[in-house]
Amino acid sequence: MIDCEGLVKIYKTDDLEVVALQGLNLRVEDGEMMAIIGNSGSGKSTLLNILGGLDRPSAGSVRVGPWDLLKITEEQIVEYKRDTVGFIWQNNARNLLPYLSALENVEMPMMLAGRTDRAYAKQLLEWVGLKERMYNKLHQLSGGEQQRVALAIALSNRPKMLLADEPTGSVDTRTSDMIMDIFRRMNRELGVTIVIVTHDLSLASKVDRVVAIRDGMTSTEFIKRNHHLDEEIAAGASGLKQVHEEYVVIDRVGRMQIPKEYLSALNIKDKASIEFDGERIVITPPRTLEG
Ligand SMILES: Nc1ncnc2c1ncn2[C@@H]1O[C@H](COP(=O)(O)OP(=O)(O)OP(=O)(O)O)[C@@H](O)[C@H]1O
Repeated sequence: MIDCEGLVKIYKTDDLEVVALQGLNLRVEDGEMMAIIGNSGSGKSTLLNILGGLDRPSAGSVRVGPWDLLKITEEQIVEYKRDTVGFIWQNNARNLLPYLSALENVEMPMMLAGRTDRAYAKQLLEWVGLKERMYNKLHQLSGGEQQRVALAIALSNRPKMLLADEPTGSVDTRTSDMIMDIFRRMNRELGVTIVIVTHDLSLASKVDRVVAIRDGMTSTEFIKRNHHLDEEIAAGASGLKQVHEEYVVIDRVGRMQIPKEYLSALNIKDKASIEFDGERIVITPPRTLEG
């Protein structure tokens, strides 16, 4: 579904250039549900905005399904945003109209796309647990309920891919669990590919695969060890490393990121010695030439 190769995004402001993504590689399979984690400023939102067609990449390649997002025209972006991608943010006010009912809010994007489907709008609201509240105006709903309306809106045009930027950032644990359950169900039953960006490691540990971004590049990948994850979480193993195996990401030409703490522990700066002993690749502080 998603294939990014050497993706670069540079923001230019006056005389300053910020390299937000510096050669990022990422593949997401059709129908996968995965999470992206990373520190503040690592480039997560930049990546999501590019994937959502809200921002343009500077270089590299980025494909979503049949679309090449580097070459796509402005008219095609409108079509892409309408048909391929659904978006959900932490701050749902961006997606919602307070003076309309929950149902009217879900119907709005359908109407704009010229294919209102009231039965499906109701079905979506039922799926997100708001069957009884669909005729309430938005301002009569709680923050968590509004977030669930936003989720129904994001799915209203039957997108193939759902992008979620901190979707549970401003809701309580119960609503957060409910939103994750809805994601899982949509993923399983509708086959929607779901990419979740989050700071929340307990949320990340609820998906099969987590990709960590560091300094605008994919650095580490965590893959779920077994498929009894939910039981493990219930048993209290909520940390990523308890339920996932951690791998370092190596790109096509053999580059990888070594964690900064490893480098500083050995006082390695811009060079290191590397050896292959038949089984392991060993990186050590640079050997001096003399002696
Ligand atoms: N519109 C912009 N103009 C200039 N610089 C930007 C812009 N948007 C993001 N940046 C910079 O690009 C880098 C990556 O930002 P981004 O928002 O993608 O990070 P993030 O991982 O989503 O962070 P957070 O978790 O805090 O949201 C940061 O250094 C940020 O300051």
